[in-house]
Amino acid sequence: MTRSIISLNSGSSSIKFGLYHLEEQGPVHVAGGKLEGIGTAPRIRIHSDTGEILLEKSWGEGTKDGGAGLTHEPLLSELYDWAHDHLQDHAIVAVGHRVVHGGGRYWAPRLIDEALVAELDTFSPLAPLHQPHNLAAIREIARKAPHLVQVACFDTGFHHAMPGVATRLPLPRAYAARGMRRYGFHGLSYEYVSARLATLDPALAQGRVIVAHLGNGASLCAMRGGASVDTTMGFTALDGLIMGTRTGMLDPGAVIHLQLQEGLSAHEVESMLYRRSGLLGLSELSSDMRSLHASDDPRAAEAIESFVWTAARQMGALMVSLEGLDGLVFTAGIGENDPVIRAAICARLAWTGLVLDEAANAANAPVISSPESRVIVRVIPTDEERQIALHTFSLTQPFMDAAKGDS
Ligand SMILES: Nc1ncnc2c1ncn2[C@@H]1O[C@H](COP(=O)(O)OP(=O)(O)O)[C@@H](O)[C@H]1O
Ligand SMILES: CC(=O)OP(=O)(O)O
Ligand SMILES: [Mg+2]
Repeated sequence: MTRSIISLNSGSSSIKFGLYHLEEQGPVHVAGGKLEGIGTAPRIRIHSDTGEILLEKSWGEGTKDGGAGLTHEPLLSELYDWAHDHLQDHAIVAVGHRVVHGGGRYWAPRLIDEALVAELDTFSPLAPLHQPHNLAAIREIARKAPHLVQVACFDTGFHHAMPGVATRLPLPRAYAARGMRRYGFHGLSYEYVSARLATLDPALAQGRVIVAHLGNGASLCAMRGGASVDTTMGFTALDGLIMGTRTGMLDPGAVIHLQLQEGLSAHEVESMLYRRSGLLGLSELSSDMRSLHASDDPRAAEAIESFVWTAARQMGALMVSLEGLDGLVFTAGIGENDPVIRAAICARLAWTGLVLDEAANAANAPVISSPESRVIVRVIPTDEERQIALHTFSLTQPFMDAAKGDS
């Protein structure tokens, strides 16, 4: 019997997932998809490795709330049941999870037990859009299938070895001992892209590279020799670039002003900075880049202008951390699919000698810089689910070998 694992990447309103068979050489992708619209109008789409649609379903049609009342747990439960039925004689042996915050203690992937979940829950205030949902998924799988091995893969892990200077927050020193430092996120995505770059262009991977993960959440990672030396997210995933609903870097004086002068409570400020700012706050229309492109409202244009300006400006900062730039890699929803945003960012970097190949950019080609460009620009689709599967595979392999010996 072939063994299988599930990778889960749970976000605030979506769960991305992958199903893998475990072969001798590692995990082989067999199906994947996305459960979206949790809290509004949930829908799921699962496709096989060959692109065949295996399941397409939406919930709540004909109900009063249109499925808005369905939380992560019942939806995940249905997803698990579907995977269980679909795999038939392929036993699910493990579930790997993206856990956004590992705090100061956890960076390497780890087997999950109740004590770990309880400890990881203490980091929930540091990642309110993600951590509670990551842990809810772990608890739901433990409830449904207590025999399964579960593995936590930390989004902070890839940045663990950043130089000390990139981790310090200029607060009174005592707070560092209480865990207040820069951690960085999107680590599973960066780890995957770093490995892909090493395969696609080993010489460039050895050099000074900025990877731009531009999705709903967005950040940059400065890599030297494939390792993270600086990143734009910090103590929380609120820092850095302008995002779908998050501010990114913000004058801390604005936070104080909102509380002391505007009379907002700390919780109201938290909710505003995480959920009602960024592209959504600036445009007052949408957090989704595709919708902003489709709009002729000047506020949409301004939100896009700010997104581009902020991203290019922070690339400038990471070039200082890298002492130059050999390559720029775009990834995630916007990075992989949006030639307009890539071109606008690259135009602001023309002074570096970066020259874009317009046709290659328009086609989302793997290399989008011209041959004469001093900076090589690439598009590399990320795959956080696969990175989770790889970690889950290596952590659970010893159990499976032992089980094989028993049978
Ligand atoms: N084909 C596309 N063209 C332009 N933008 C896109 C495209 N596909 C996705 N996006 C944008 O990518 C963002 C979502 O990115 P994604 O990486 O899926 O986010 P997350 O994983 O954080 O939910 C949205 O702003 C969306 O508009
Ligand atoms: C850490 C983070 O911001 O993740 P996402 O892009 O999935 O929201
Ligand atoms: Mg994401």
